[in-house]
Amino acid sequence: NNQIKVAIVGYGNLGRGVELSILKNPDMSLVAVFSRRDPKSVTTINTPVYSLDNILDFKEKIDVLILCGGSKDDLPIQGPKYAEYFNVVDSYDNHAEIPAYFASVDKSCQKNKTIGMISIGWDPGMFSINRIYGEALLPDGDTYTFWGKGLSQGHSDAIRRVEGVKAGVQYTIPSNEAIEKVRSGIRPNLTTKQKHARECFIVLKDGADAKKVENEIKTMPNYFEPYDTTVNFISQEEFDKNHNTMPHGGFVIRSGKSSDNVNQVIEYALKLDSNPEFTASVLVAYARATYRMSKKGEFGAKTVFDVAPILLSPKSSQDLIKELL
Ligand SMILES: NC(=O)C1=CN([C@@H]2O[C@H](COP(=O)(O)OP(=O)(O)OC[C@H]3O[C@@H](n4cnc5c(N)ncnc54)[C@H](OP(=O)(O)O)[C@@H]3O)[C@@H](O)[C@H]2O)C=CC1
Ligand SMILES: N[C@@H](C[C@H]1CC(C(=O)O)=NO1)C(=O)O
Repeated sequence: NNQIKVAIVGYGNLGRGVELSILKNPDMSLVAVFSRRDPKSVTTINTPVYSLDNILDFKEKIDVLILCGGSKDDLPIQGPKYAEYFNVVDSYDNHAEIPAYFASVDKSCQKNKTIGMISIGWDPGMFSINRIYGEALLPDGDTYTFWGKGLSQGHSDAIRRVEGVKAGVQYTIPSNEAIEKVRSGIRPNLTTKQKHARECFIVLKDGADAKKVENEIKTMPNYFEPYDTTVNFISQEEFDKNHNTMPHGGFVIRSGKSSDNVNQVIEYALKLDSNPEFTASVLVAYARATYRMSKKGEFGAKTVFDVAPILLSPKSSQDLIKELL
């Protein structure tokens, strides 16, 4: 059949979300999950699991590889490594390091003319698209991004990598005062700290040093250092009871003037029951675009900015022109 053959690297929240999302996209099939763990210890919904060590045996069976590892420690290695042999799509979100990551993936893509579709999701991803729209449409303006209150997967992954952490989640809390100022149209200058605070809930491994863990989190460059962060240590029971869902959301606002005293405001908003399942839905739509761009002979590292919207849709261009214009 002519379905797009997709595989997943890394089976966590995002990997499971991709498995669910592909069920909603009949033009795609999920052929495999690859994990660094023993495949027998990884329980998927309904997809065979193989050791990541054997992934090159599947080279001819995969059109697009969706990398679902953590941005802090996994993707910096897996992105460049697998982009050499496969078209890859990932959700890399360590914003300050995106230019360096883009360059490292692009270097691999040049070797075998593959596509490395990086930083796909909602931020970076859909919010990035809306920031560029806002700036292009209203050059005389200011752009504001707010997240939450909700669970950041990138920040939660980052705290789980800290030595001594057994389980952890991070909630991002926007300042309502800052949001009100933006919505009023006064275009305020807001520092990072004035827009969001971060709150962590951690279960420590036996014998771990709480003070050391708290300090490593609060001083973590890019992720926590620029923010006011609180760290709460709780029991596994409390963690399992109170921190087992991953809602999130947020919005991008462009507030500007098209001429003197003519104010225009653009807003793009998300309300997510499941951050990973939504992010996975974006990854899967961009896997379709990646496949099509690859078939047209395109290669190299790409971002959401390089993808024409029509490439995301499973519908024919004739249907889209009839329906959407
Ligand atoms: N751009 C965007 O808008 C967004 C980006 N993201 C990114 O997605 C990344 C992944 O998030 P998320 O899926 O929540 O991360 P997880 O912590 O759930 O998974 C990360 C990796 O850890 C391994 N893993 C998962 N579960 C276990 C386990 N029980 N025991 C041991 N290892 C495990 C898996 O690799 P393996 O199977 O090889 O062991 C997995 O790929 C985040 O770091 C973030 O950067 C997330 C949301 C939005
Ligand atoms: N990449 C984020 C997606 C959004 C959420 C976020 C934050 O709460 O800081 N920043 O960007 C995630 O991992 O959830």
